[in-house]
Amino acid sequence: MATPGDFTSLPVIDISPLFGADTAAKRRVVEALGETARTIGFLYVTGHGMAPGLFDDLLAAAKEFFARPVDEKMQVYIGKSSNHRGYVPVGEEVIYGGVPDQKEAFDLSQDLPADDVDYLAGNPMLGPNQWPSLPGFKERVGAYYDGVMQVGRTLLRAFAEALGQDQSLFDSYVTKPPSQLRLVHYPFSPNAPGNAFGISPHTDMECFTLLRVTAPGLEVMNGKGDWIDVPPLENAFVVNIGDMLEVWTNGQFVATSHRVRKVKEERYSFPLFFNVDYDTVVAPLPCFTGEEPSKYRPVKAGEHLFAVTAQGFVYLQKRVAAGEIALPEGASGTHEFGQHARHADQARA
Ligand SMILES: O=C(O)CCC(=O)C(=O)O
Ligand SMILES: [Fe+2]
Repeated sequence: MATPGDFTSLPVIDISPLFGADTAAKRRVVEALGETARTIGFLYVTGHGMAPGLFDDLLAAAKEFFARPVDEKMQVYIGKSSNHRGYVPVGEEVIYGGVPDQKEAFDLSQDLPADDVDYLAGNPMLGPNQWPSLPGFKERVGAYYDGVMQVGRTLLRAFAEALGQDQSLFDSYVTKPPSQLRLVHYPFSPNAPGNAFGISPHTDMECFTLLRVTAPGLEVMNGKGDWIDVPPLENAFVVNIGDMLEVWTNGQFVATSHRVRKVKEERYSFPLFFNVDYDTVVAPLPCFTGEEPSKYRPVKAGEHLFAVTAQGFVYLQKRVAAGEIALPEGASGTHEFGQHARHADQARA
């Protein structure tokens, strides 16, 4: 398991040179990305080229949706879907220690057609989205999804280069990835138990995450076990390394633990979890192990996502208990990654 250093704030990296012709400037960005991915695993990204209107529209759509009555939102309840899409009510997610997270969400991913072969074959993460019947919702959320995935592809290539490899190293694994976008609403709930989290300590399960938020609340654990505040920065993404890039790089890049405590004001957040194709077997690549032994066992990217998800969502726990679905063989536990597992006391402090 990789460990980050003792950072106390996150660097801000302007990635605009990645889209230009100045190779020296591009090289500097790539090196800064690599250095940060190795020592912190978290950073702010500016200069990403995404029009601000896409985020404004996403936020407006999310506010409109979450303001609807619960029974209307439950018409697209995630438990009605076979591929993990739709509305996640407060209390549905229990990641850590049994106290439900204080948040509601709307989960979507690449919107595949209903005749997609993997969907028809029962893949638990691939297929069509469940859209609410709010006018303009699908269009606004879909436009943001497409935009943020573009930025993600650019970052994937930059990370490959930062690892000293050809920028196309990971490209062939990204054809139909279960890259989820979550619209998350943390209501202001002063009466929730003091030890309730907005989101419990965890690492993200994919390659990396591109996050936009509307208010402070996110905290990231450094190498000493201290929680560092990550407030929002105007028009910037918070980007963090996930489990798959940690495994592929044999721990060179670090999937860093983070959490959101009980919020002090109403808050919205929008993580896009950039993933690789469901069946991609992710194991330390020979170019990163060298003489060293491999520190991680191979995992399938989609199975890792599904296994951890199935252990954290009540509707999936019930399906597993009823024998309707099974966890993948040798399924990952919920806390194999992240230094919070080794700092369990601080994790709940
Ligand atoms: O809301 C946030 O700031 C972070 C959310 C998060 O870590 C997640 O959804 O994985
Ligand atoms: Fe996260």
